[in-house]
Amino acid sequence: MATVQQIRREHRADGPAAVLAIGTANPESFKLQDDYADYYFRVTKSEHHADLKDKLKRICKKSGIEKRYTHLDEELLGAHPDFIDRTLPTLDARIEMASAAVPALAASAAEKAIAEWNRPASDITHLVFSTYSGGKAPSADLRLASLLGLRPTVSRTILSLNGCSGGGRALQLAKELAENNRGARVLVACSELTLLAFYGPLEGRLDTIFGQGIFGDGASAAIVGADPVVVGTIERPLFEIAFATQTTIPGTEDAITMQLMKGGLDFHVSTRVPKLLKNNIERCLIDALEFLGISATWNDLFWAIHPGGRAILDHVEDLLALDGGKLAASRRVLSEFGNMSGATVIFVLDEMRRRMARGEEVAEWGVMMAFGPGITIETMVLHATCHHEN
Ligand SMILES: CCCCCCCCCCCCCCCCCC(=O)SCCNC(=O)CCNC(=O)[C@H](O)C(C)(C)COP(=O)(O)OP(=O)(O)OC[C@H]1O[C@@H](n2cnc3c(N)ncnc32)[C@H](O)[C@@H]1OP(=O)(O)O
Repeated sequence: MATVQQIRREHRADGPAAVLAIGTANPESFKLQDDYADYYFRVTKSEHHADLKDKLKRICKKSGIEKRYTHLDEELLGAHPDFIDRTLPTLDARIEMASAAVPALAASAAEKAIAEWNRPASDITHLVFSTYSGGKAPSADLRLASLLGLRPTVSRTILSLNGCSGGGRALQLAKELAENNRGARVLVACSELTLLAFYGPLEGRLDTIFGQGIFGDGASAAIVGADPVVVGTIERPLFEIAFATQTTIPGTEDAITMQLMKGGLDFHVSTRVPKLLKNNIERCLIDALEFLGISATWNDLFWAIHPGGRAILDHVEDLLALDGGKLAASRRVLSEFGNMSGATVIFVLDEMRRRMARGEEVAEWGVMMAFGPGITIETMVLHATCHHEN
């Protein structure tokens, strides 16, 4: 009879988890950043707040963003005029809207990932879903499983209100699941819609103006698994996940907060966030590379940093003395989509693999980082499989 140790070894994967496919999706409606302040103050009937409009214009100008997508377009907003007033009890209606739209957008992203993966959706064994745009059970993960036709035994986990670190956390969980369950194929899905937190401006609530300047809607999906099926090149790994860790910066619980209120999602992002990250990420990076025994300068690596805001990317670039262009994938995603919270970092991986395919980025090893409430820093060391010896 086999021992418990033998059974355990038998049921664990041999190799490291890898990202096997990626898909992304956005709502149809988008707004150009140059026009956004005019749009926002018009649809929220707030033109009288001229000072706040000027502030939003300043933020938009400095955001590094050109375009953002939104599910809550003018037509939908016209059908829900009460959303504009954050003091009204609109949470029920927002959650109702999100409970359909969040999994639907996730499904669009996941379908693309599954098509690229080359295997049927029914081969997915686990689902990790991250969103801040929910408030219902059964939640968006179950709806997504049903939209995709996943098997009834698929093992689901939902991560809520992880904010911008949600994508990093979901990928890290996927790595653990894939490496500890031989043959597991984990679908990671992140779907974030700002409709929960869209309301008109209020004097003294500058978070709202800031949020209106940088956040946008999007969904991303990745399939993660170990020991890829290479016969007939069915599965083509993109990035092996060599190391993953989470760090919380002590004493920063109040720096990024989110809370469901009767009028929607209330949030706060301190102006100190870029500086706090700058002061704390290098330790995470050194620890990660030391653990793997990789000796490299920061410029020897490729970088997939969550573009939480232009200032965050500037601070990281400055701290690590990165060559211009090292954060190009993050800057492009920020420019094209804005900060889509937890979904963003998989968009950056998607952009990075495209750059690699075009020969624009040649580093073998790289780092993915995402930041969220806590303040939480998710760090992953990735190995680009285009550098495999065979
Ligand atoms: C298309 C549809 C879109 C719909 C949108 C709907 C919105 C809904 C929002 C959804 C909420 C989702 C919640 C998710 C929360 C979790 C987020 C995270 O986890 S982690 C998120 C991590 N992301 C970050 O931490 C963002 C990092 N920050 C940045 O990237 C930059 O600071 C910047 C781009 C915002 C401004 O560029 P920079 O070079 O700094 O330029 P300056 O120094 O000249 O400042 C210009 C003005 O901006 C002001 N201001 C600045 N910050 C804040 C703030 N936090 N707070 C308030 N105000 C702020 C500053 O005071 C100044 O005002 P003024 O003196 O002109 O009057």
